[in-house]
Amino acid sequence: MELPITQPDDWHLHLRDGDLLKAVVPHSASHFGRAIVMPNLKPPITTTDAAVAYRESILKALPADSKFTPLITLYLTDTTSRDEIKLARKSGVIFAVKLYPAGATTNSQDGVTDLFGKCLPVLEEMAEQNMPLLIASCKPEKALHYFTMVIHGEVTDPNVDIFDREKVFIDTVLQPLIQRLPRLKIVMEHITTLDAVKFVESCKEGFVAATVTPQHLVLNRNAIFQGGLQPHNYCLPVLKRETHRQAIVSAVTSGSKRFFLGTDSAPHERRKKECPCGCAGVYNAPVALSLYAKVFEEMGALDKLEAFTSFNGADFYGLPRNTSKIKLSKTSWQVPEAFSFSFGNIIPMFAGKILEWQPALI
Ligand SMILES: NC(=O)N[C@@H](CC(=O)O)C(=O)O
Ligand SMILES: [Zn+2]
Ligand SMILES: [Zn+2]
Repeated sequence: MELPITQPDDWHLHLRDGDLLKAVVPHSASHFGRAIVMPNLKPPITTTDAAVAYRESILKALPADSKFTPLITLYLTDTTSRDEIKLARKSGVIFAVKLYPAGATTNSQDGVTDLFGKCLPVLEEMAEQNMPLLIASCKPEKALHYFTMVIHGEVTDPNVDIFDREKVFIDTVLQPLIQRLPRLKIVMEHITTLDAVKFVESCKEGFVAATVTPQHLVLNRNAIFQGGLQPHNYCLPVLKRETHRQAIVSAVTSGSKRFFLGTDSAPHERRKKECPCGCAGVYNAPVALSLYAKVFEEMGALDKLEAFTSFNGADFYGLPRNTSKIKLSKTSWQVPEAFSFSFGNIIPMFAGKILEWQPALI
């Protein structure tokens, strides 16, 4: 069986920098047209100048004939200024601002400590940037791309149970935020719970949406402990219980436009995953499309796959849909046990396992 689909985009991706960037970018570029690239580098991408330079280094690291387009994001801090947001918008290469609550995940230590106390003027600036009226030279329906706030939605209070951090974030940060700034376009990244599904569905369509990763669709929290500790299944937000997995599967296969593909592919060297204090992040770029196809097939919803992988995200961000196509063939293939590079190994999600769907460019 072969399923041709419009070329997908990855609306949440970690490409890192240096040798790691060169190692992983071909895996995403081989199937995806564009990707929203996360700014949680060391140091993080907090200025427009750094973002422009980062985009250049991604373009340099691409395979020679690649048409892959990185869409860069700016890392929000307590001290990001309104002027920086204006500069970012003007640059034409920055598509979103990323909120990491300080301490929530990998390289988030420079993130926001007090969103309402420290960042409101900047958020207001972003909401204003999305008003078609401000873009005087073009008609509202032709407004430039929207400026979106993309959010790692977990509270960091150590007293909140790690499995409840997403829900508490929705109640204490997101709900008040959308009440205060209803025009701000928000993507709740890598959602993991029924609570997040309900929240996104309750918001005004076109203003709040969510990305969903392959691991949160195919694994529940048992996968972290099955037969011993499984560091390659550890990511943040942490995998949740089965009922939550089922809720996000239903959401993405329902045909709703509010949910779209964001792999959160997050490579870490093997030695940083298999050690006494391992990093959070699943390297899923090589298997993501196979796994999304599996989920939609199992739900009898292959007819809705293309909107999830290739339409909903572009529509939400106000970008044109891709015109090129790829095909997904139902052919078994084995995921490599590891990818080896001069600096070390990266272990992909489902290493060594047999998968059913294989993507290829047409
Ligand atoms: N998802 C993860 O577990 N890790 C991501 C950060 C993130 O997206 O939260 C990373 O950068 O490694
Ligand atoms: Zn995150
Ligand atoms: Zn991420």
